[in-house]
This record gives sequence, C-alpha cells and structure tokens, in this order.
Amino acid sequence: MASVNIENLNTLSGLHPKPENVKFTYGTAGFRMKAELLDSVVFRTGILAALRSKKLDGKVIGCMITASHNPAQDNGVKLVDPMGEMLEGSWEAHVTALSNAETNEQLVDIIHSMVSSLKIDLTKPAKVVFGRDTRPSGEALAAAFVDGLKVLDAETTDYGIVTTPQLHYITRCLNTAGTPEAYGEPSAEGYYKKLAGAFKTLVDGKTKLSPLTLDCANGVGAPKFQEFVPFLGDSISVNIMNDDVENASKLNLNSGADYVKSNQRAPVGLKMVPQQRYASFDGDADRIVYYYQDDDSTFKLLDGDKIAGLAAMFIIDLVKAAGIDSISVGVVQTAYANGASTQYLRNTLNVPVSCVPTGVKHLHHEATKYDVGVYFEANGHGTVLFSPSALKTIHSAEGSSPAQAVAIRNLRAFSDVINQTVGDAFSDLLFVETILTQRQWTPKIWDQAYTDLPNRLVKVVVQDRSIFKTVDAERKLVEPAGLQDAIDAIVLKFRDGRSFVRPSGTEDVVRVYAEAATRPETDELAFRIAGLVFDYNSNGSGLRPREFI
Ligand SMILES: CC(=O)N[C@H]1[C@@H](OP(=O)(O)O)O[C@H](CO)[C@@H](O)[C@@H]1O
Ligand SMILES: [Mg+2]
Repeated sequence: MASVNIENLNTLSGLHPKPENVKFTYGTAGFRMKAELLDSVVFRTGILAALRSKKLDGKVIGCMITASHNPAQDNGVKLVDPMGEMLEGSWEAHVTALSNAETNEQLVDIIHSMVSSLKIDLTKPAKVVFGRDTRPSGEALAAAFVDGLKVLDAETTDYGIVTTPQLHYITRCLNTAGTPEAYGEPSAEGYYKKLAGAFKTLVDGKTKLSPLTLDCANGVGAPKFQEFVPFLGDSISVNIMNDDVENASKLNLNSGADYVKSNQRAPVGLKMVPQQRYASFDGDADRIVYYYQDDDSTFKLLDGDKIAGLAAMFIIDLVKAAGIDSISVGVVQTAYANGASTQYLRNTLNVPVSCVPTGVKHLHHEATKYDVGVYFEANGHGTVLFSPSALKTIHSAEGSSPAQAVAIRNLRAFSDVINQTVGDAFSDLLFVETILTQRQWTPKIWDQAYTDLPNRLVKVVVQDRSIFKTVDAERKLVEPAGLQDAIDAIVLKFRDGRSFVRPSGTEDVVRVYAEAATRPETDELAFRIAGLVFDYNSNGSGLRPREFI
C-alpha cells in the first residue's frame, strides 16, 4: 500500500499554517467563518476530499466554497458526496480532526490513522471537482484547496463561479455518466438545458403569467440566472434585481431570502405592487422564498412551508390524474415549520409528515423513505425526491386516456425540472412557476391554503451553548435538567402555544422559536422563553436584552 509523500505534505502544509487558538468544527453547513481564518481549513479539506474519493474507488467528490446567506467577509467550505448529497456524517469528524491538527506531524498521524482504520487504498485514483460563489476571498481559498488535493495527487476540475446546487448537480452527473441513472451533462450549460427543457414542456400552451421580480441578494444567483435566461426563451419573464456582484459589500445586504424570511419584509428598496409575485434567492442560490403585497398593503410571505404545501398538493393531484395510485407522497419538515402548515399537510392533504432535526442532510435522508418525498426548511431550502421505483413507474406508465397521458408527461417533466441532489433556488422557482402557470393562480390564491400562525425566532447569546442538549427532532431539551419543564409550564398558558429551544449549529447562539394564536401572545411567549434561557446560562455575561421578559 502506498504511503503519503511526507516531504510534499510538509512543503504544501507550510504554505497554509493553522491559526493558533482556533477550534474548527464541520457543522450543519460545512466549515463557515471569517474568510481570513479559513486558509488552512480549506487546504486540509482538500486532503480529505482526495481521501474520500480514494476510499470510494475514484468516485468524484465535489467541493463548494461559499458562506451562503452570511456577510461578504465570511466564507465557508462544504463537501459533496458522489450522488450530489452532503458528505456522509461519519466523515465530518475526520475532517474536523484534520482541520484542528496543530502540527504537520499530527496531520500526518491523522491521515495515517484514517488510511488504516478506514482501509483507504492510496494507490486508487482521486477525482475532485470544485466551485465557488462570488465572494472576493473565494479565489485564494480555491487555490488552497488545490494545494490540499496535490498532497494526494488528485485529479481535479475547477468549475469556477457556480451556484451551490449547480456544483451538486455536476458532481452527480460525473458519477452517473454512462449508467442507467445518468443525470445529465456535467456542465452549467447541461444544467440549464435540462431544467429549461422540462419547464417548457410543463408550461407549453398555457397562458404566461405576469413577470416575476427576482431579488438575487447581489450573489452568484444573479450572473447565473442571467446566463439561464436565454435557455428559458420566452417561456417565463423575470425582472432581476439586486444583481450587483462587483460590489462585494452588497452581498446579502438588506436583501435575499434570509433577510426577507427573518425580517418578514421585502428587500430594502423594493417598491411592491399589490398582487404581483416576488421571490428572493440567498447568496449561493440554494434557497428561495416568495412574497407579495396584499391589497391592504400587508406583506405576505410564501416561505419554504408554503412551497412544500404547494408542491405536495400538485404532485398528489398529478399522480391521481395519471392513474398511478401506487405512488405515495410524504413531506419532511423541521420543528421550525409553521404549525398551521403541518396541520394543512396532515388534515387537508392527508399526507404523512415527518419532523427531523435542522439541517438539509437530515431532511434529505428522511425524504428518500417516500416514493415522492417533498422536503423544505421553513427558510426556503428544499426540493422533491423521486425514488428510483417511482421514477421507473412514471417512465413506464402509458395511461389509458389522453388526460392520463398528459398527466404522465407532466410528472416526467416535473421530475426533471426538480434538482434532486439538493435544494435549488432555480429549480424551485421553476416548479413553483409551473404550478402557478398550470393553475393560473395568483400568489394570493396559493396563500389561501392555510393561514400561518404568528411566529418569532429569537437568538439568545449564552455562555456555553454546548450545554443545551435536545431530543425528539430538537423539540425537547434534556439538558440542562429542569429547563424543559419550565418551558412547558409557560407554553401551557398560551393559546395554540408552541415553543422549543436548541443550540444553533452555525452560530454561537441558542435559538428560541415560538408560535401562538396572536402576534402579541407570540412575542410574549418568545421573549419569556428567551429570558428563561438567558437566565439559566448567562452567568452574568453580556447584557440581558431589554425585550426579554
Ligand atoms: C432556524 C434556521 O433557519 N436554521 C438554519 C441554520 O441552522 P442553525 O443550526 O439553526 O444555525 O443554518 C442552516 C445551514 O444553512 C440551515 O439549514 C438552518 O435551517
Ligand atoms: Mg444557501
């Protein structure tokens, strides 16, 4: 068995020293922090990507350099497994260990112990592809990643500036090429052709909707959607705003899906016209939320929960119309899903709903258990997964009437318009537009499925968030002892009250979520629980926010 060329590793690692006194953790969305701290981490992630590829017999591993909806000065790195899914959970600990090695000797030791415990054959080839968003720090970090790949002589292709979902798509295409599961051409152009072709089939012959106004958060979604437009031709009209990627400081500033969802308001500078459709991407275009203004000028958000409800409703109808009763539809949510959406799914659509911990990898995994699994985080990250057997059924069905044949054709195109590797703002946009076009629905009609319970999300800065331990898909605290009982006692006093507390996986805070029958009750509940959490674990650190009760 070959071994690592230590001289080579020492030289390359010397170019990417680890900053002192920083502890890195591969979290919900990979490593994410101030860009200036990331050089050594990205270099070592390159080593790990090469090891993972060797372990998987030379299958292509993907890497995306992005910090999504976070500010321009942040960056991050995240690995993609061969079918376009997130890095397998057990490898998160390995990449975390590599990133925290203090010396080159430790680095070599960790690599050697991985090679022996995971039985990695270093003579196997390694193939790794990578891309990045528009952040100015991306280019240098990509170079550090390439240095990491050189440690193990990995073959590599730089896909340059792409959206996160494009990189996931390309990774899957490369690994399925020439097989019956071939996913498409492994290029941005192949991606545009596949999605646009399916969309055109779905809206063919239907009356086109009024233009959609699209806020791209001044991120990678802007140039990439511009690139996409010629492929879509006149099948859709989109007015793009917040497309200034030259001025990095504008990235995600007062705009984008996270801003709109968190503040429940339109991006700054957008003058809304009642009953028109608006949508916002986040900074790496893997999330989308829709919104509109009602006639009384109220702002109405159509978030990930609303998108999941719309998708589930449409697919259920389509499956029925196609006469394929054997395909069942399920929806996966997290505890942050609005209680009204869960009720709608269960009681109106009669679909099974699972609740899993936060983080796309959990939702994705659970969704694979259904024939058609719809998954969305409330913040707008999600997609629809068709199981291999559902796809087979859809592709072999013929239908016994013209109406059934049309429904089957639509189901096939629908499965193609959806990026099944990961939540994808472009693809989600197209499937929402498909449904609204086929039904000729305004955003208000879509919104009428159910009325959101008022809700509030509060961040609590505590001394040590690691003491908060949860169970039951993060809906209950088991530690610190007694805190959950105190929460339950407060929640009981509120009509339709629901609240839960969990440590964030991406920020150094504890999050409190609350919903109740009315806005004032919701705010009171949220701030009471936030106050309770703060008092449990502040030890006098920081100021107690004034709104906490
Ligand atoms: C409440 C919330 O929106 N949490 C977000 C956030 O996770 P936290 O673990 O809550 O920090 O970032 C994740 C990664 O982007 C995303 O998947 C998740 O939905
Ligand atoms: Mg994102």
